[in-house]
Amino acid sequence: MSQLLKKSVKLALVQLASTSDKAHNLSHARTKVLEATKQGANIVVLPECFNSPYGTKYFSQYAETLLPSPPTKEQSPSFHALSALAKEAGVYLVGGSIPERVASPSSSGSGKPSDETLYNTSLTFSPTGELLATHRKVHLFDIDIPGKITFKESEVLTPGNKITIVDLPEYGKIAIAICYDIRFPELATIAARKGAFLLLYPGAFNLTTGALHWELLARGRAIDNQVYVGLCSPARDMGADYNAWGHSLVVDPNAEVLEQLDDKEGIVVSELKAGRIEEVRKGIPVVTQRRFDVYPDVSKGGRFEE
Ligand SMILES: NC(=O)CCC(=O)C(=O)O
Repeated sequence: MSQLLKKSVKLALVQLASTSDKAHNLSHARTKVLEATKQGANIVVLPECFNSPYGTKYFSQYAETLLPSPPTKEQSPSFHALSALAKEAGVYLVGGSIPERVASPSSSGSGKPSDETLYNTSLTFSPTGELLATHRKVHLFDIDIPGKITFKESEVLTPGNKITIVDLPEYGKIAIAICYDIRFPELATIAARKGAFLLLYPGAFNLTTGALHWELLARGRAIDNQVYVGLCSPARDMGADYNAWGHSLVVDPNAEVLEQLDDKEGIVVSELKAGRIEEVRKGIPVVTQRRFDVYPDVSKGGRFEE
């Protein structure tokens, strides 16, 4: 059988220090992506909400219109900056996420925020700057841990409704999801069974759940599926409303952490090795030991759009 990862590839996660100034964030992201490229990266990932503060009160203010695609520069400066950057750097660029606005047909110019639908959306570009995929966060981050953290993305955001798999012709397939999506193993399992060699999650965990769950979930999704996993966070800013956990990391198909940052701005570059997935799967062959006569194959049922 052919290898899921056709040839070894360098993955970079850019743990960006973002501010409330979108133009600054975009130009800072450019500097850091070019730095990652100098270190040999072929695939570069930015964090969730990389060019705005993260919080329900900010989504509408920072939202951009992506459809119909391609948007104009006025509709989406981030789309154009990411596309140009992917081309300049000559890399596959997973553009973290940005808040996306879709105006309701009924809004016809009233400009009221209630007339819009907002998504948390990730755009992926090819090394020639072409848009390859759009992922809208499927599972919204709604949690309530008394005395610690209450967050309700669903107050303002609408969830996406598809699993996103992108084919990178030289390397193979990758899956892209966003942050809280990692807590739902079915999504990862379906992507892996559809042939993804790498699960990527731009994310922004918090200081309550980060320490206990961030690395555990990354390693869990890796060992469940025996694939590579990358989680890319913003750098922590204790002056911001939301304090991101940081600790961007790359995990191999045997659940070993290859590299992990601390909470500060930085770049992780890890080599993902062709043949490693098959080596791990040969040693612990759960892929061929599954009992679909006892439980269903989640990748064969339900709705799936590639
Ligand atoms: N931005 C998010 O989805 C945060 C998810 C998170 O912190 C968690 O614990 O889950």
